[in-house]
Amino acid sequence: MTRTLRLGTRRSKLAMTQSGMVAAALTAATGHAVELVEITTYGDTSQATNELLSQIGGTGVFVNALREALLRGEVDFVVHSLKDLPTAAAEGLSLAAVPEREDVRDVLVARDGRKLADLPAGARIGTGSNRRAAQLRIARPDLEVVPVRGNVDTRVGFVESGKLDAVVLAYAGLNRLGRIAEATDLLDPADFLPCPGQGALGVECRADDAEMSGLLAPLDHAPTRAAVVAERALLATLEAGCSAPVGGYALPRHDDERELIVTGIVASADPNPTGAPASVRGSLTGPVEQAARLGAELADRLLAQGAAALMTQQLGEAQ
Ligand SMILES: NCc1[nH]cc(CCC(=O)O)c1CC(=O)O
Repeated sequence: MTRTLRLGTRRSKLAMTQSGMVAAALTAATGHAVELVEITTYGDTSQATNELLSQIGGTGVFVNALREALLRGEVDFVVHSLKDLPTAAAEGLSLAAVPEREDVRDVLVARDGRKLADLPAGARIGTGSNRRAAQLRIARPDLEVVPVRGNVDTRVGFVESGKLDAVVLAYAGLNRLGRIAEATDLLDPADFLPCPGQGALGVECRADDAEMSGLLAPLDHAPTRAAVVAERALLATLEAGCSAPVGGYALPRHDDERELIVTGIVASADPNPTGAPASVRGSLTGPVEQAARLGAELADRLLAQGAAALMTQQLGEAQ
């Protein structure tokens, strides 16, 4: 008898799609049936759609309800968007698999098929992310960045209704919802750095559930895990949370996959900079098996270039 595995998931369309993808992969790899168990989180039930995510405690709210259900034994495993997962280790839980990553890029969905470079001056561009807002202001200080909140469909809806001229979203989310054809510009990750972990999923189970860890192991994709380990080490060493204006991504060198290239940016989160916000960025290459050290070392370099002062300024602005 093969055991039916219970996968705890948020009810949102994106979470259900991501959970469904992992469930199908797990059934294909192991032959076990997977049952989806819906778990409601405060973030899902909050009616104040214009309340900024940062004001309700960041993305941790989405993660905690899933983790609590897992620790209580109500479900056997959960799937997170890795970029929403705090970098601190979770007591009693294990990141059992990091499946192969989707495209890491951010994309623009704009009226009239516009690209970022050809939006007219003063165009209203929506994002709820400090990282995206800072990089938009660096690329186009003449645009008006408008804070927005809501799921992918809601945010694309602001462009369809004419409320905004454009929004910035993750390629991964838009693609998983079957709407990637609506993207009008794919932002080069070398100029516009994605969020650490963007496009990747993290599959967690209880640390003492050896059977579940073993079943999830074949879903792990080593190059993706190495990249996100580096990106998350960057974030952790900067002591930056999910709402900090920090971008980072790592990828294997295309001519030598034993080497990882890690790139990071830290910007000031001044909500009303005159012109582009101040920022520091850097890049580091090293052996893939030292992913965590590379991310941490890049963070130290950025701190030495003034990242700490930028982030203090950010905290000062947020209080
Ligand atoms: N911020 C919320 C969120 N968390 C994960 C995704 C999409 C999937 C991913 O980036 O891995 C999104 C939507 C977005 O940022 O546009």
